[in-house]
Amino acid sequence: MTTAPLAPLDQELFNRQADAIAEAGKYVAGHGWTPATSSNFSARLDDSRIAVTISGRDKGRLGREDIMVVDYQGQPVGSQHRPSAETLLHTQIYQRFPEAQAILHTHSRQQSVASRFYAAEGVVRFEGWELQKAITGHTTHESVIEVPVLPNSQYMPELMAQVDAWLDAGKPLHAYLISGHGIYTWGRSMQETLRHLEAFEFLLGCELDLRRLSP
Ligand SMILES: CSCCC(=O)C(=O)COP(=O)(O)O
Ligand SMILES: [Zn+2]
Repeated sequence: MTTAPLAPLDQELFNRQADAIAEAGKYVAGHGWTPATSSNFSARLDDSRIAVTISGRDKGRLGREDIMVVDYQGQPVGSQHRPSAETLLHTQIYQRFPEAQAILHTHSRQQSVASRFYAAEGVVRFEGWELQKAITGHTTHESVIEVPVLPNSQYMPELMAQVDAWLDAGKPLHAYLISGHGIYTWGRSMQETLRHLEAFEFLLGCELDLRRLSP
């Protein structure tokens, strides 16, 4: 079987997306959400490729040279580098959410603690918080936003199967937590993705504080 060659990469588009990834990385690392080279970020390039962070790089000090191109099977395109160990989670999100243009995965302390705390329930349920309106499609604090908590695995297809199961059950999905690990969220632009990430970080803090303060 022969595969059709990919159209030439738009280098200016890559540069723009890589710069947006690097800028977002600096911002989220500045909040302490990417300790010890953790986290990974990506942006859609076209219908056959995405830009994703190279594995193991310091996500707060990214430049264009720390970002590479992969296809939707997670295979490097024009690079000898190793893409993020979690690249397949990114390509899955782009395939399941055609509107998604950028993805941020971070490992804040709060995300990590909340993911363990809610692991048994398998979900964090947000209701009654005004900041829920920062999540696209939510216009009232009265809506309910459910963020699933997936058991961690080093085997990406196992995590992907859990995401597929949630979506195939027809449940809305804006983000998911991986237990003891971190959060994935996405948006129609890097700006929207950052807003979602900040909102979920804030909402997780509120839920944890409520639990701490409740008798
Ligand atoms: C040091 S964190 C462990 C790996 C991880 O969860 C992560 O987010 C970073 O992995 P990458 O391969 O994308 O650098
Ligand atoms: Zn991770």
